[in-house]
Amino acid sequence: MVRNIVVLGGNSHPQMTENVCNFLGIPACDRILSKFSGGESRCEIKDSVRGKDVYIIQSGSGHVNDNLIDLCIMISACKIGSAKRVTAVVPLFPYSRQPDWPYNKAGAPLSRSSESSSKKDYTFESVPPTPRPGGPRSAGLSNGVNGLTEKLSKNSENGHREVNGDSLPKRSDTLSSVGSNGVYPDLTKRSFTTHDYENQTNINGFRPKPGYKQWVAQAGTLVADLLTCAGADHIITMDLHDPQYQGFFDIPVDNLYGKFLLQNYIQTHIPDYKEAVIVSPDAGGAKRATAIADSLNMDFALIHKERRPIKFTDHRNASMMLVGDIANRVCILVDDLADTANTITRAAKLLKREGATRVYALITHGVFSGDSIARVNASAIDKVVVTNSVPQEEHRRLCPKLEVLDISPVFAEAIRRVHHGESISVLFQLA
Ligand SMILES: O=P(O)(O)OC[C@H]1O[C@H](OP(=O)(O)OP(=O)(O)O)[C@H](O)[C@@H]1O
Repeated sequence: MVRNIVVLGGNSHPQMTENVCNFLGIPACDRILSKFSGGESRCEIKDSVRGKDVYIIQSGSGHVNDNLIDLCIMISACKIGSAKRVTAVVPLFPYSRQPDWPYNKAGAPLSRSSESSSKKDYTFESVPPTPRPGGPRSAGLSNGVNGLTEKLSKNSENGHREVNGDSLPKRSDTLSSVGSNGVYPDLTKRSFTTHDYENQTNINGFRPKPGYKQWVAQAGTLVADLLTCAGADHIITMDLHDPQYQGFFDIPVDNLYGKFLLQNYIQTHIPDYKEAVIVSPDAGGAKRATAIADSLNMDFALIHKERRPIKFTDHRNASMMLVGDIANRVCILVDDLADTANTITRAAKLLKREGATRVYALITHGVFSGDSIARVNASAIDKVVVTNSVPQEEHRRLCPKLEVLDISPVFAEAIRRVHHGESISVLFQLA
């Protein structure tokens, strides 16, 4: 039994809270975590947390946004209750796929525009124009904001209004500008958002250039700030989609690896695993997959997944290309996340077409949203192995191909070590 430690569970993963408490030999903290009739969260910590080392377990699954707010409120409640230290234990970290620079992946601003400045106009000091009227002016591009406002003014109500950059709506003033008929209202009079560029149909005759980036919220940064502001002193998570996301926090973040559990599964459950090929279903996961291939001295292949979305959320519009020889071999797809399961099911189809005899998919976070379980059931994948970083009971009931690895012991041990001030680097070497 570990003393002076409190484990408080959110509503996202009760089974994980129970397992961790069992490993540590302590009861879960008594609390009320419910909703008022208006939908707001209600949190009361019933046990004393004064001077205690508190670990709050909440995963980024289910009602992700509700669970995130609940986590912030629980952290805050513990701080107000004079907890000595509060650690958020978040097996699947919400919004960790969205820490990017606030543009989408469609190319550099104006980079593919036929009408953009010729290369000779670019200098090292050039600043890309912000894609909105009234925004900061381009320092080095002649066709920046000024060019845009000119176009907008030409297209506004027969040019009746003069466009003055200062009088145009600011981004912060705007919410939505697309009418129900899909036609954009007068940009010089009404609100305007950069999402207007996403639809790219017609803004009063103005058609934004292809490659012109859209403004995407820095949700990952915001979430990191929210947790820190709420009072979190430390974060423990697993397999962040972008490990660099740790740098968004100014508190310690321990990013545990699911790799060792997956590796162990390969060694103990896949016959003649040395003859199999580890496959990364996209370039983004290559480092993760090669780490396993290198550790187990296995061959490696890569699927290059190129997403050329028509819309930002269009996942289906992607082409895939295999690099490596997998004919007549068992293939083991390794990835951090299966959400819609499009990536792994399409990869499995490609692998089978190229001659794979059997396809495993080993995934850390099995989110399986929407109809993804049905997609996996109907796919060429023979077995899917996920951890229980998010609840898997329902998925397992619906998917006979699914096998679940329990990561509660890893988190329990991490909590014990952090509490006692011991190194947790040993957890990065477990096999
Ligand atoms: O089940 P799905 O809905 O297909 O999503 C899963 C994929 O999405 C993530 O990568 P992402 O496409 O964000 O690209 P990246 O690895 O290049 O960041 C993740 O690493 C998976 O490969």
